[in-house]
Amino acid sequence: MTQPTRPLALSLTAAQFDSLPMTGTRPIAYRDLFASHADLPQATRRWAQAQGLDLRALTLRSRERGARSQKFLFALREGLAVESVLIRRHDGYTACISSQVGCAFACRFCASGQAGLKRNLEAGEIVEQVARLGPKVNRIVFMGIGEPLNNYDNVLKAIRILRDRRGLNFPTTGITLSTIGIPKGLKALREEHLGINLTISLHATTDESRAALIPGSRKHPVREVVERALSWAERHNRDVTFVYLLLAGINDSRADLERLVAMLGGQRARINLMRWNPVDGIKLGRTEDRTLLAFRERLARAGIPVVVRDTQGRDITAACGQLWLRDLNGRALAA
Ligand SMILES: C[S@@+](CC[C@H](N)C(=O)[O-])C[C@H]1O[C@@H](n2cnc3c(N)ncnc32)[C@H](O)[C@@H]1O
Ligand code: SF4
Repeated sequence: MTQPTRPLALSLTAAQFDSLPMTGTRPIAYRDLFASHADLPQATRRWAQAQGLDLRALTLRSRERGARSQKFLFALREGLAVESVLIRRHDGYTACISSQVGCAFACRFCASGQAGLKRNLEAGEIVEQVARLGPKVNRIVFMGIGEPLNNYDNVLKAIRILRDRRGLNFPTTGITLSTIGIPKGLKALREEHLGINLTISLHATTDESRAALIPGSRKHPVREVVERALSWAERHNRDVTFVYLLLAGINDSRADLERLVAMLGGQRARINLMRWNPVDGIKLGRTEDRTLLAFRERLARAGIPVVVRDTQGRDITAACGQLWLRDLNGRALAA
């Protein structure tokens, strides 16, 4: 699948915007690009036309409303569609956004990687998801479709655009990047001055069980992933969150628990324990409540901050890991 070629206005940094020639069109402000609606004022459209830029890359195909979340299906310019989710909290709204068109990591438990990776999302396509979910969004989580560190440059550019004071002016402390932890990407991220939160999807304590659950990460030893994440935490003086998805009979044994304690005890680490959200066509079992509680109690006793995280959106299959790459009719794509 080929990448659309017409450049996107929302991929421009403020400096790139400033350096465009404005002759012949009415000047517009950088922030004018970030309105939440698809249809922008005529002056902005004329400006984009003169610049040879696309103002919008996403077309809203459907919007499904659940108890506390809404799922948006956005068509891309070349014919596929990605999903984004808006989640209501007591103090605002979280945008759960996609970073790639599909995912190469093929995690056994996740819908988003079932069709493989088609292409990276451009910075502007990432920024547009946030803009289109509306002005009430005050948190962003990279927990939709795709592996953000596998699209490093576009994701980092999008974060810079999102936080630019002259545009959306998004507070970086409200941005969470969730990753399976590609060591090279973590090394680079350590050197960025961004103020974002980092979440590592760990899910296993041995290389064998992690490779079975996350085939795309078999070249990344668990120890290296954890060390790189802790090094990021130390450098940025903040905790890193490790997500552990408990899967019955796969990673929820006493030995797994003790390895987890040994790995993360006494470090700048927190643990979010998660239950599996069912995905069509995938046969896995949710762990029993008493196992989940045993994990929580043991980790807490070891002094590791731990919470059981229950994701929103299961009523409309919009919870973590339930988002599919789709065609324009909304049909889920699988390999
Ligand atoms: C869909 S991923 C996207 C971000 C990134 N690729 C990652 O894996 O962290 C966001 C989170 O959903 C989790 N997840 C994936 N499938 C899930 C499922 N079926 N149930 C619960 N969580 C799931 C992932 O492990 C990860 O923590
Ligand atoms: S959990 Fe993350 S890395 Fe794994 S397939 Fe899903 S989106 Fe990709």
